Amino acid sequence: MHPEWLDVPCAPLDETAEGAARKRQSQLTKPPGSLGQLESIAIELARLQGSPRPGAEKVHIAVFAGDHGVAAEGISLFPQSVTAAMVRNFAAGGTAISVLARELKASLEIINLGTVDDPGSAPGVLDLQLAAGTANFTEEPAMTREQLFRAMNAGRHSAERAHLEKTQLFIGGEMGIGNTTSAAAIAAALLGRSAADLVGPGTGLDPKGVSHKAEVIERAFRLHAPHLKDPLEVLRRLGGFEIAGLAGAFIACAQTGLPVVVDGFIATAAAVTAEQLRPGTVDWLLFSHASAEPGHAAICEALGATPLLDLGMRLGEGSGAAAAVPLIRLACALHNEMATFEEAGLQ
Ligand SMILES: Cc1cc2ncn([C@H]3O[C@H](COP(=O)(O)O)[C@@H](O)[C@H]3O)c2cc1C
Ligand SMILES: O=C(O)c1cccnc1
Repeated sequence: MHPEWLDVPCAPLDETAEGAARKRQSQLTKPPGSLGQLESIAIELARLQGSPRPGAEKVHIAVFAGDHGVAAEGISLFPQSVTAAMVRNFAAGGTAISVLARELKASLEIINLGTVDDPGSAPGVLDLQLAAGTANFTEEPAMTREQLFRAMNAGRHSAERAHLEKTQLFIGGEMGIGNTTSAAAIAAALLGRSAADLVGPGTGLDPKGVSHKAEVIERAFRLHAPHLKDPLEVLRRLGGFEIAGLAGAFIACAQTGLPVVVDGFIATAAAVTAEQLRPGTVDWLLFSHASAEPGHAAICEALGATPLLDLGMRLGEGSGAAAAVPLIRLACALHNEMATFEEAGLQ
């Protein structure tokens, strides 16, 4: 049994718009290929937006928050109470993603799916509080099926609202102390890797802390082993509410035809989940940056994803994806506004 909306196919890719954009790039007053990836970004967006003149002015950022019961295993440097405190900080406009959203003139929505302290609703915060965080997945499944479906639906609805508002790019961010452990566990289970391959310091664990994190995940794998063939069960047993929200949002973006810029380690783990639940989703995803979290490279490779930037970032919240938006906007401006050889009389 799985939610019926997962069966909706991804929107078609517009190869006519892609062809027209590729042709236009060859006519602009520059040696062919000289703008490198700035050319391919514009062509890719033309294919996704179904327009030979793509744009990235209207950006929506949805940040999903949730706490993790696995934090009880001592896998983060920070206490769980930081998640709710950060939700208040998002609402007050003081987080990194708040600043980036303002700079980009992007809309920012915070969706709190369940934290140990409930910060309640505030302007700009959608308070869904499915539970006071997930259960400790070394002892039991992180979520019930109902919680999983509600978290995924929250993501789906966010993407659908953004689509109706004619958003050109969707960014999904996350906040949840302990979520690099959940993300590494999900990605390892879905990609058939060992926990040790994908774990890293997260907020700043030392090497001993990182080995402990891998042991915690391996212990969870032993408990859940018979159920890890099904991606929905992987997400339910090892996931976080915010990772389920991201996966639901990415799938709905692909289904409605809204391009996504995927952030770092946690968002990329959600992207692997989304792709396994609704194959074809990955065609709708651009990857913003190489996270400093060491396991990110292997997950990107498995998805065939080449991140645009490498700035040593390891924050989350959607911050890396937001940092890539100015570059994407420049790619579109060059594509749309440069003169052709014919227009410039340069035959
Ligand atoms: C103040 C603060 C702000 C953050 N914003 C994002 N994260 C990031 O760090 C957390 C994951 O790391 P770990 O698995 O080690 O707990 C997530 O909340 C992620 O979004 C933050 C972490 C902190 C402490
Ligand atoms: O790349 C990320 O998304 C990330 C890495 C470490 C901690 N939080 C987020």
